[in-house]
Amino acid sequence: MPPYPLALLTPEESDMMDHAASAVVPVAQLMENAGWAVARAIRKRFQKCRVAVVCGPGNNGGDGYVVARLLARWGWSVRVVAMGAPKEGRPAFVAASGWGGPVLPFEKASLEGIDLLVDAVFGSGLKRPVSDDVAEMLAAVPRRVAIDMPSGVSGETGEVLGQAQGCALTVTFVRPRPGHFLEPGRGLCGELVCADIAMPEQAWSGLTPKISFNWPGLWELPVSGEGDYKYRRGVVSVCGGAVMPGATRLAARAARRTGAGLVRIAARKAAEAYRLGDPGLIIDDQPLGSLLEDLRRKVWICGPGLTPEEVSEVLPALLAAKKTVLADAGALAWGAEDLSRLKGVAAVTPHIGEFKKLFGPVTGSRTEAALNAARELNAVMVMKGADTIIAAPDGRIAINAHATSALATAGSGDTLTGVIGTLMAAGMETWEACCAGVWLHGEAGIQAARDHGGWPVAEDLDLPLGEARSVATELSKADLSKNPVAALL
Ligand SMILES: NC(=O)C1=CN([C@@H]2O[C@H](COP(=O)(O)OP(=O)(O)OC[C@H]3O[C@@H](n4cnc5c(N)ncnc54)[C@H](O)[C@@H]3O)[C@@H](O)[C@H]2O)[C@H](O)CC1
Ligand SMILES: [K+]
Repeated sequence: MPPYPLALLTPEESDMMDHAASAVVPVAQLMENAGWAVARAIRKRFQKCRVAVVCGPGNNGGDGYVVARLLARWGWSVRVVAMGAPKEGRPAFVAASGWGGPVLPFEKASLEGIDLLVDAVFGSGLKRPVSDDVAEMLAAVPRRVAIDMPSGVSGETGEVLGQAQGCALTVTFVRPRPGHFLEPGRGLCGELVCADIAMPEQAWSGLTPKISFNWPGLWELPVSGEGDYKYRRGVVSVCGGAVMPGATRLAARAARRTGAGLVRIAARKAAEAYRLGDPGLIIDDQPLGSLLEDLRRKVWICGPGLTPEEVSEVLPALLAAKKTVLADAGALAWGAEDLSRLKGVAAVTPHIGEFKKLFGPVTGSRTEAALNAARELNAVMVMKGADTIIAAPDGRIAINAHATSALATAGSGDTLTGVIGTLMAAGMETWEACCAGVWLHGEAGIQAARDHGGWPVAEDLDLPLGEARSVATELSKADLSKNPVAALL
């Protein structure tokens, strides 16, 4: 079984692996394997054409020399454009020595007549912003393939350091990097391939990858059995307000479609606004205090459809009663005035705007910002976006790429809270419930987009949730040893 099939390796972790591997296999051999994988990926996708492999000074450049040698062997017209010669004694020196073809100086004239540029300038060793001359060189040929990372994209954060040019294809090795899935990096990679380079098993020892790819198998959904009854499936309570009942109802509908045994809206004085809604929903009009006594009502969603003032009337009571609270929307707005108001919630689901209001500006790594915030609040952080990050105070981080831009519609977040709340009520551990909820929401969005010409509205998103759940259950049965993240791309 390859270890950590769903790991995303930071450049630092990847370097540690190479270092550990070098006790068993020379890095030059791994480089040879990496070059083979890239050359094969190119041969599979592009017609034979004139190729320039632009090689940097480090191992990324070393991979490039191997690619040049192989493509030339297969009859392609290839030249290397070198940013500097690899130092003697380094693995890249070995690779460069194997290249007997033309090496042209690092200037734009060297790229004349080129159809395809292989970007082997910087990979995981990128340390500082890419200078203008490098960026201009890479931009000179519109069709590009990146080795490991498009030069300029941080493998750790997906940020652009200085400048970066988007590629049609990026071939990485062993496991992808977080930067392959975090924007803007994700958008710059084009098609992503993760190749097996026969990394020896020993290279994994002493390594505990920090970040995972969010996919079934990272978590498992509770299975429903014959002995199921509604209280075992779980009760989800949603706080309802008078101003925006639609958002509350969307959360409640999503909870029911995800498989909650029972969904109740604690509407207090606003009960009339909900009574004509879905008949399967139970509307409570009693004061909150009496509802909190029911021990079966453990999980509460607080925020969708509530004004900060309405939140202030209910959240302190939920926390005082030690309920498991998922806080979103209005609850985050109320918490932004004083973060301590949210202390005691189990999970929060801010988009980046709400996140900044709660925790201040985000500079640098968003995974780190999410983790620090999770620790500060002692709650699971779901930092929502095209690339949602889920961080737990104990250090677990997942990045979700299973989503669609069709989810960028009002009410989509309310649906997400209903999904997550249901999985929490079914007994899943909080971080796993959040990861699974984000994935199911993404899958439902993909299905809803398919069913509605690419433009679903929030009311369409809950419909495919049951099917999404079945898809996740099926996928989690896959043998990940044969199907690590590399094979999922
Ligand atoms: N296990 C694997 O995945 C393997 C990957 N391989 C390839 O090795 C590179 C990483 O190689 P490394 O030498 O560590 O780093 P780079 O080649 O990316 O660059 C280092 C080099 O560049 C200098 N530098 C960094 N940033 C800048 C900058 N902005 N401007 C100028 N110079 C810069 C830095 O000082 C170094 O001199 C990985 O990406 C894979 O492609 C292995 O081949 C096999 C195992
Ligand atoms: K590169």
